[in-house]
Amino acid sequence: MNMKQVGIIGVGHLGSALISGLLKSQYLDPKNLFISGGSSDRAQKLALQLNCHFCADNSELASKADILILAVIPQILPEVLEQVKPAIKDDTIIISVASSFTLAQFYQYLPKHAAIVRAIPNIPSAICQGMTAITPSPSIKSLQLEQVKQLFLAIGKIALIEEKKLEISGTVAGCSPAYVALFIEALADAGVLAGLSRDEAYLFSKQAVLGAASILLEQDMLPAQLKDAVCSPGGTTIRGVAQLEKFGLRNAVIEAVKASAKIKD
Ligand SMILES: NC(=O)C1=CN([C@@H]2O[C@H](COP(=O)(O)OP(=O)(O)OC[C@H]3O[C@@H](n4cnc5c(N)ncnc54)[C@H](O)[C@@H]3O)[C@@H](O)[C@H]2O)C=CC1
Ligand SMILES: O=C(O)[C@@H]1CCC=N1
Repeated sequence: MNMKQVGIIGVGHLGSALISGLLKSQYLDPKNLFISGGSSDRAQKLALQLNCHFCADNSELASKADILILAVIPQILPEVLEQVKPAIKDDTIIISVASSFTLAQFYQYLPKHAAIVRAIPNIPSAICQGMTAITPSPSIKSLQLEQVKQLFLAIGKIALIEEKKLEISGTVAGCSPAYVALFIEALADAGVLAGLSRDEAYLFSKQAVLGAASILLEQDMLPAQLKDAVCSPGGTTIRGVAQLEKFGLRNAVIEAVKASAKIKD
C-alpha cells in the first residue's frame, strides 16, 4: 500500500472514479487521502462516507499532498492553480488529468522545475480496468515518474506517451467509453424492438462487448480476425456487418474521434 499522502481536487465523475479504483486496489488507505470539491458539498459527503479527509480549501489540501491530482475541468484549472501554487512543495508531484491543458499552459502558473505530469485516464479506472496515457514533464525525476506509474498501474493499464499524442490517446481511450456505451445501448434497443426484455437486452449486449474486447486482448487478436471468425459463410452476421458498412459505422467512429480530438481534415 502506498504511504504517500494523495490529494484530489475535484471529485466529479473522473475524480470519483480514481478514488474508487485507488481504494479498491488497496493502493491507497483512506487515511492518506485528502479531497476537495469547490462549492459543491459532494467532497464533504464523500469524505464522510469513505472515512478520508475533506479539505474546504484547495491550498490547505495542496500543502498536505505528496501527490496532488487535479481533476477539475480545464476551464477551472487556472483558478485552482493560483490557489495551490503557494502551498506546493518542490517535491510535490502534480498530476493533471485535464484534456486540452498543455504543459506550456501549466508553466504560466507554476515554475518550470515543478514536478508536473499530464495523465488522461478513463472511467473504467473505477473498477481497476482503466487505460491511462501519461506524459511527464521534463523536470520529473525517475523516482517520481515511477510513483506516478505505480498509481495508475493500480487502476489499469498505462502507456507513456509524448505530449503531442496525448490528446488523441485520451480520446481513443478516455472518450471512447461514451462511444461504446452508445453502441451497447443501440444494440440493446434493437433487442427490445424484437421482444427481449430491457434487462435481457442489456445483459446480452454488455457481456458480448466485454467478451469481444477481452478476447482481442487476451489472444492478441486483430479486430478483423474476430469479425471473420464470427461471420459464418452465408450466415446471419455478415448480413448485419454489410448494413453497418452501408450506414457508415467506421466513418462515424472516425469522425467522432476527430471531433473529440479536434483533428482537422
Ligand atoms: N469524465 C471522464 O471520463 C474523463 C475526464 N477527464 C478530465 O477530468 C477532469 C474532470 O472531468 P469530469 O470529472 O468529467 O468533470 P466533473 O464536472 O464531473 O467534475 C469536476 C468536479 O470539479 C469540482 N470543482 C469545480 N470547481 C472546483 C474547485 N475550485 N475546487 C475543487 N473542485 C472543484 C466540481 O464540483 C465537479 O465535481 C477534466 O479536466 C477532464 O478533461 C479525463 C479523462 C476522462
Ligand atoms: O469529455 C471530456 O472532455 C473528458 C476528457 C476525456 C473524457 N472526458
